Amino acid sequence: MAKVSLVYISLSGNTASFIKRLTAYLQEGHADLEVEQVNIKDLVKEGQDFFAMDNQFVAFLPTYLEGGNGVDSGDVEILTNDLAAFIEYEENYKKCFGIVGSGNRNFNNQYCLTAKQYSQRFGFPLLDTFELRGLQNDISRVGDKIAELYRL
Ligand SMILES: Cc1cc2nc3c(=O)[nH]c(=O)nc-3n(C[C@H](O)[C@H](O)[C@H](O)COP(=O)(O)O)c2cc1C
Repeated sequence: MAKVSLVYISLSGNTASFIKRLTAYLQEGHADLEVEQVNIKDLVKEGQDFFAMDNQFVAFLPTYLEGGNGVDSGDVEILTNDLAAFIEYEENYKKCFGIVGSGNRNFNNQYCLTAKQYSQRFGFPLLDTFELRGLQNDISRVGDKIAELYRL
């Protein structure tokens, strides 16, 4: 049975909502598809150890930056660093197809910046971006890309 793995972090619930709707979208087209969801915030909150992924995965990362303007001044990632730690753990980045960034366009040049930075840092592609909870067309566009990556 095919298995898709989605690794994400969500602080205020927008990314979690996207993952839930994306899972439903993927399973609509593939009834017996297993979708593994790894919620990094829960792992950390529950004091669970990080682990090596045994399946290839797609990562989802909202942007939380403090300071900077995304162009010529510094920017500091806050709150989401545990996702990077999980991606680094046991070289999990080698199993990552790529990252989907999210954010809020009010942040202009910093829109989805951290996902772009992870893509450069870990050497996997930025697969897509969406704003806040994402619209239905974001779900279907990202879902179709994932279906293609896993050859569903
Ligand atoms: C303190 C703070 C800083 C943020 N910084 C950025 C930013 O630099 N760029 C951006 O695109 N979105 C930024 N956002 C917006 C969040 O990325 C956006 O609300 C996202 O949907 C949150 O996802 P979550 O609900 O899954 O945690 C920021 C939000 C907060 C609260």
